[in-house]
Amino acid sequence: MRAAEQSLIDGGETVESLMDCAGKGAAEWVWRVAGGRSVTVLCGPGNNGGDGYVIARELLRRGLPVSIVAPLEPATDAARAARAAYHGPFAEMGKGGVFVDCLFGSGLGRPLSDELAALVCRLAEDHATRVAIDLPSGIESDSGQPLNDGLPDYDLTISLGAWKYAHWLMPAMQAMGERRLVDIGIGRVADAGTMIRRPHLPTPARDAHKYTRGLLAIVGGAMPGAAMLACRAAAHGGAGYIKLFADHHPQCAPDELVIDTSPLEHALADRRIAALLVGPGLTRDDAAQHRLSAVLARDLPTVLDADALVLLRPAMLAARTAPLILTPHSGELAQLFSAFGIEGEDRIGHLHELARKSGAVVAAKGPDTLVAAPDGELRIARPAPSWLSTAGTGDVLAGLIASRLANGAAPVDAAAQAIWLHGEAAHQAGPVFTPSDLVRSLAGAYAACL
Ligand SMILES: NC(=O)C1=CN([C@@H]2O[C@H](COP(=O)(O)OP(=O)(O)OC[C@H]3O[C@@H](n4cnc5c(N)ncnc54)[C@H](OP(=O)(O)O)[C@@H]3O)[C@@H](O)[C@H]2O)[C@@H](O)CC1
Ligand SMILES: Nc1ncnc2c1ncn2[C@@H]1O[C@H](COP(=O)(O)OP(=O)(O)O)[C@@H](O)[C@H]1O
Repeated sequence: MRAAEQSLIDGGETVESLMDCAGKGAAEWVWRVAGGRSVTVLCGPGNNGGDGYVIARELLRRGLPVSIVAPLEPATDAARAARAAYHGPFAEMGKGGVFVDCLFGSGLGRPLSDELAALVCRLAEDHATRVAIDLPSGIESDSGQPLNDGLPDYDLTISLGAWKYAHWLMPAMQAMGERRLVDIGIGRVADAGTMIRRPHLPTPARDAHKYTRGLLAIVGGAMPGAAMLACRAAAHGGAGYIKLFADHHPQCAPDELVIDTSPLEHALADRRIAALLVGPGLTRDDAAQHRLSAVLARDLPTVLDADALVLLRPAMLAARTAPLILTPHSGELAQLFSAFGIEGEDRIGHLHELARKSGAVVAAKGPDTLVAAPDGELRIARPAPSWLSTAGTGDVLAGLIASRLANGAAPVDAAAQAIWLHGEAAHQAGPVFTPSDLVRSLAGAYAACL
């Protein structure tokens, strides 16, 4: 972000002109939210505070009742200039319509003092609507961790120039309310993550047949229901042919599902298999370990989910060359970090390390889903409905990712496309859905991508 701002500055922009642009863009949002009510702007010492002076000046110009609370003097040239250009009222405290928090943004370096934290809380309490500029004060920009306890929630957070990781990471994002981005001319920031957007998915070619669209083999285990969910989801993910490799014919299997109960090594020898999925319903006994090893030895594009992630050890990947995707939830991710000798608190850094050490794309699931690739690429999902927090929805996602992989998508794209479809299906399913309802919504989600 700093580098991107610097390249604009090198290209003739000044910090002041960027601040002016950012502040005016943010003021437009505050103006809409205020709807004529009074606004109190809390300004800190850095450029986040500078944005606050620009916002206050712009709102004053538009005729809103505005006052500024400034517990600290401006400490940057741009913030000093912005303050000098503001000719409105200051106050010790404020009460009323909208609280605009410009105390600290991305430059926050340590926890707020007790006095500053109390001031932010008091102002938040005494206003009907709370808006954070760039980041709520007290939130660490890269990790999304609050540096103080008890900080307020906001109705709206206006990011300036580019999204910061904190805007899409828990726990920060749940305190931000709606999030909006103000463009100040910063293009793509090198080495930063990209947001997962609605993908454009292919319609089968005129001369397509089931094998050209990809044969996906899903290797089941002792608990057939989970693999069955993955199979049903995969059938809506683009692959042309879904087969279940199981020890016996499960009673709950749909008519259209082809089930191969021959010995696993024999079933896996089929040269037409485009991708494999193992994990849902695998369990963790010796038979499960054997099935996982057999799948990995086949060295085909593979998705590992659920118990396969718990059983995975680095040595099992030594001879592999084919693409691999791991889909851990937070508990499985912790086990993978431990198995791959990765320690500490830096979630994004550790995801990158896991992707590099395993050579796999890692789709780390949860309320803030991230996809890390071995080459350092990072994709960030927009929050999906929290109704997904129900047993079995991960099996649906695993089936979808494997289906996209079998259909020919690159591993990182397969994960991102499936995550988008999964979230969209959850939106379309409405509240209180079961994993089966989610599967039924997948056709509608896919249709939105054609
Ligand atoms: N760069 C650009 O071109 C543009 C940037 N923009 C805006 O700038 C923001 C980043 O600005 P920034 O780097 O000045 O950081 P900011 O968040 O205002 O705070 C830093 C100041 O606070 C201080 N400080 C830190 N923690 C503290 C604490 N706990 N308690 C007390 N003090 C503390 C720290 O002092 P120090 O740590 O040196 O003591 C320093 O004085 C960004 O979020 C966006 O809003 C936009 O205008 C677009 C153009
Ligand atoms: N609070 C939440 N908000 C949004 N999505 C969630 C939330 N909790 C879980 N999910 C999603 O639901 C799925 C759950 O997967 P997982 O934990 O593996 O479930 P299971 O193993 O029971 O199928 C993941 O795709 C995850 O991203």
